[in-house]
Amino acid sequence: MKPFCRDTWVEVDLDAISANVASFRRHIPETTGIMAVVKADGYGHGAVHVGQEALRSGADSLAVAMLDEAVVLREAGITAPVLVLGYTPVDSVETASRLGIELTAYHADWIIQANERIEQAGAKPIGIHIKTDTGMGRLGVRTAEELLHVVRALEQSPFLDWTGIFTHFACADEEDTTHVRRQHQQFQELLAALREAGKTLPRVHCCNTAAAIVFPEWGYDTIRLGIGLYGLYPSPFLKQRAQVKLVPALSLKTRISHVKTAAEAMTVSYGATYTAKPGETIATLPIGYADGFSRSLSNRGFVLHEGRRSPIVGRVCMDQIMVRLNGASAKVGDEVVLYGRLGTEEISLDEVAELVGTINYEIPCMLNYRLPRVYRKDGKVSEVFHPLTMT
Ligand SMILES: Cc1ncc(COP(=O)(O)O)cc1O
Repeated sequence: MKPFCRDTWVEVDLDAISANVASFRRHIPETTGIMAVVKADGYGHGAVHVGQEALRSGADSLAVAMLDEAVVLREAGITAPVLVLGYTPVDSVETASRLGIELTAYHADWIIQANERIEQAGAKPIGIHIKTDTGMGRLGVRTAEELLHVVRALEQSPFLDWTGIFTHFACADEEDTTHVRRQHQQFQELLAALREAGKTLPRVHCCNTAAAIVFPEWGYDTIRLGIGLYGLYPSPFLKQRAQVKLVPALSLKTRISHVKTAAEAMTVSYGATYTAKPGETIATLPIGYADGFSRSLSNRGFVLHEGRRSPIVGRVCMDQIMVRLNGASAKVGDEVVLYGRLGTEEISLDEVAELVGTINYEIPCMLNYRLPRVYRKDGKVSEVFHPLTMT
């Protein structure tokens, strides 16, 4: 039986994931580990499949945004260390204890309450990474005094183990390195304050993809590799520098569901915003904004058919789009590439992000449960996972 009934799918090249891990492995110090960031369901690529491939390829831990995402990894049989990067409500700490998930903390009160809950539950201790805010302005302690207060709370919490300390950079992907250097300096000062107070540092980490590319010497115990794992550069500026070779892992493909040639002028889609001229070939494709294919690509985006770029014409609908094909040989069932390569042509996530007015991170994260994922390994299909029908 066909694993999915609509011929529109995400294709994830696990060989690219593996190659991207290897590229960073060569770029960072030997003593620095790789924490693969698979939050947001692997930036839309599938957290379990990407996490497993990253671990097979040299990553030694995984990171997610929330505890629920970590539960999915454990339920899939992943036993590697998993860190929750975001805030976890204290009433969820037993789950982290049961599954051996590390959490992020930056409040002494939270630490005291978490310790009490784990003790009351008779559960096993959990690892805690302290988050420092050196200039991201999001989560974390900001001063040495706050940091030492949190450390002391941890030291008085027998059911919590201090296993890490980290910070997150706000501008590491920019050409001007003033802000990122200031953040790193602040992070170093916080680490120095801990040493001066006689503390033994746990795992230290600060680099996201951008900082790992530009400042591999700041790798410390591990980098937190997100967008680069998926073969995308954090910014157009870093893509130009290309110090690390990356291979995009994601493609989005579909098949033509209808083809017609305009006998006379013919309007296309809602709002009749496009009028096909006589003789133009218009194809309908089964994908729309309800799949996470942005409506702002209406009359702006392109697709690849028979190795040629064809424009999206008319408004993107909830479930379908129309394109003007440049080859009259088009027929129902022909494969069309919406994101990715075909021959020498490519529609990159960077291009789509530019058209949509966002960053490349958001484009794959928008792709949702309606799209099955076809995983390829060693050049052939290794598995199909359909979020809509498979739990
Ligand atoms: C705390 C934290 N750490 C790391 C990442 C990964 O960033 P990139 O995708 O830019 O590598 C995200 C994040 O929120």
